[in-house]
Amino acid sequence: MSTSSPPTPPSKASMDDERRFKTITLPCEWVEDYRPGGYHPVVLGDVLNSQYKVIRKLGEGSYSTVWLARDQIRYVALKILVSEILASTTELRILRHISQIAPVEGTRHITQLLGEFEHRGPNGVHKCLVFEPMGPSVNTMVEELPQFRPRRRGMKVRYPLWMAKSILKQSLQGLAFLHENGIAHGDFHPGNILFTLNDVDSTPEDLLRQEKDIQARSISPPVQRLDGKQDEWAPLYLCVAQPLLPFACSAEGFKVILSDMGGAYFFTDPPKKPVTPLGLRAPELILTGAVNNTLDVWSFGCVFFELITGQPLFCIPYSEMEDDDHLLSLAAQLGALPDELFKHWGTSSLYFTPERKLFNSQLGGVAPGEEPLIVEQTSMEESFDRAGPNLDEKEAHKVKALIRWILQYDPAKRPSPAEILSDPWFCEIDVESDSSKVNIV
Ligand SMILES: Nc1ncnc2c1ncn2[C@@H]1O[C@H](COP(=O)(O)OP(=O)(O)OP(=O)(O)O)[C@@H](O)[C@H]1O
Repeated sequence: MSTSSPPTPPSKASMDDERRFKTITLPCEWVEDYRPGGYHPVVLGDVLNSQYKVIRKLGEGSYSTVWLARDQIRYVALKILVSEILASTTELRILRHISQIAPVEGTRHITQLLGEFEHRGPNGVHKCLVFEPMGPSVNTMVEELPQFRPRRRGMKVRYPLWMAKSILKQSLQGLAFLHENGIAHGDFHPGNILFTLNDVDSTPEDLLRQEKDIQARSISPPVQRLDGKQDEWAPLYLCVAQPLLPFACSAEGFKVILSDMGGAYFFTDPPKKPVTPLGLRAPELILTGAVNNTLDVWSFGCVFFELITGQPLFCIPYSEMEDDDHLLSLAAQLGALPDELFKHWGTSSLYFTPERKLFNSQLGGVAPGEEPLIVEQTSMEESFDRAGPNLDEKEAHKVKALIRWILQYDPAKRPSPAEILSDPWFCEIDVESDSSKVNIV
């Protein structure tokens, strides 16, 4: 091994040809992002703020790693932000604001900040946010439901209707609370809706502690530099996230909360480019970049479809043509775009005649010598029925009408979260946060 100190890595994301480390194939954060400005290198057993002993990795995101930690009294989730993110970040301002307006823990289906501190490490000073520990996300939990184990071929992995409806209502309550207080979530999707836990504070640490077991793939093999030198910025190993699945409650009366305020903003101060996932972007955002407080409502409409059918409404892979792909799909599922929006679609002539008749669905246009591609145009209602969701015709009709009402091209006509909540379909189910009785219709 070379003994001279390695140079400090650049404080920007590494390009492929500037890699420092041997590849790690486990599903973890990108090891190259352990650099000045990036993640803090945590090792299981570390104590942060002289108080929190880290015992398990719960998750990771583009801007943070999230850990289960224990102090003298209870377990907490520590979200350790990359050091590039400053204390003045909007996420923190919004979380502090929410703590002031809704100081009672866990009442509003919104993640609640319990504390915050700074931690200095080799990659800089990291803001650390303290939250109540939660279970898996709505995306993950569905895979773990007992009815899908063992998994048989052809099984439709989706929530039973009563669960989907409850998740939708609770997350809508979260959105309604934010919107009533002038805050947009900005990144509403099933991965940011988390199940709460049954009481974990009485669970012994041994049952929660992550094993350092390379064979069992709970941690990676040692992180190794390509040049053989000792690295000062990365941890000794990466941990695979282990959400607290066995402790999460998915039985009647379960509760979910909206987490990750990393994309949230005050209505009065919208970002230039919100972080909304591709398939959940409203048409005006794609075409004009307009940011308004109904973007969450649009995303909610898409998630509504997805949770009831088990299929995304707009499945848009990342590509150079992703916007065209999305807009073609929008026009097929929800009908022709209004002129006001259509005129902003610079490449529309690759697909539409001057009379706005669709003649080709081949992304990027018809290649020389090729025929245009004509594909069947499936409406949202047809896609819904084809997915065969578990609800009778009358209720299916109601749900499709609700989704139509939400997914309106004109942002001014979209209902607010509170208006959606007052629809009888949502009123007929009781999901009061602290009530143990839940009437599932
Ligand atoms: N309180 C919590 N309890 C348990 N797990 C959590 C908690 N908060 C976050 N997580 C887990 O950590 C992951 C990353 O958290 P989060 O989405 O807040 O981070 P981020 O860096 O802002 O991510 P993104 O890339 O989505 O912007 C989540 O997907 C979730 O699985």
